[in-house]
Amino acid sequence: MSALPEMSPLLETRALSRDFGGLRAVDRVDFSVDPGEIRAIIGPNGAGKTTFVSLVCGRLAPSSGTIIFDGADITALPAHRRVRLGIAYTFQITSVYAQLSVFDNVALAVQRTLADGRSKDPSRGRLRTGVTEALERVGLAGRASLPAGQLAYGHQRLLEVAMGLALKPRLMILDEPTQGLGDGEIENFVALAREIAANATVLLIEHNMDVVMQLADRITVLEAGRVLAEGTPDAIRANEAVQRAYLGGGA
Ligand SMILES: Nc1ncnc2c1ncn2[C@@H]1O[C@H](COP(=O)(O)OP(=O)(O)OP(=O)(O)O)[C@@H](O)[C@H]1O
Repeated sequence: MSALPEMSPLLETRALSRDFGGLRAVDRVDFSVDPGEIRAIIGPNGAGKTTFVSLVCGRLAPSSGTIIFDGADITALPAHRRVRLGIAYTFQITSVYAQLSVFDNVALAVQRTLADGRSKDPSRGRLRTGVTEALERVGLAGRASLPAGQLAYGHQRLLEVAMGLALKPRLMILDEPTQGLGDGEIENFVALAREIAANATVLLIEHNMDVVMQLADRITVLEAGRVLAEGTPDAIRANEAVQRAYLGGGA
């Protein structure tokens, strides 16, 4: 009898926890994402979403538990080593250099891939192409020469997405990417996220439920640091505990 090989998860966490003083922000979370999936992480304010993805990308160290990426234990790896393994993240504007141009911000990210040996051709042309490609994908190519600090808030979020894309990640973590975007821009973002998912696995923290329901293959609901529920958008919509805790019963 021949069995299909089981897909191994790209990312797994086991009993992952993080305390801030007496507060347990992430509480023994077991989590698993398959390659190519778009996984949304939702939950009320303070549920631990940002803390959880910060543990995954290495911005924060866990208090206990394990993080496995592509079969390897990365729990003790510093963030820059995780970037090299293909984990990219965008966080609420923290990584944008306001004085540098939009182009140069993305160039810094592209240079990281050129410098770490993942590219065999670290030429200027290659740099320019990488930057332009990433900016075109997020719709900011026309603003390449502006200082990043002059971009509207929502566009700075898209710039962060471009910086993440320039790293050619295997796992792209997007933390509230649509915050500050107008309706048309949100539509563009949904298309962009699908495009990103063609080559990468996506972890999406998002408060806009329309965006979540449109994009997510599966949804993980966090509440008070714990996984309250997990499932397809339809299953999550129908889940009573989720409705009580988060969707206000009316979704
Ligand atoms: N650096 C920190 N020091 C102390 N407490 C923190 C820190 N970061 C987060 N917390 C606390 O941990 C809990 C989880 O916060 P977190 O930001 O992860 O939630 P979240 O689900 O991302 O919320 P939001 O939707 O509002 O962004 C909150 O109670 C928060 O106040």
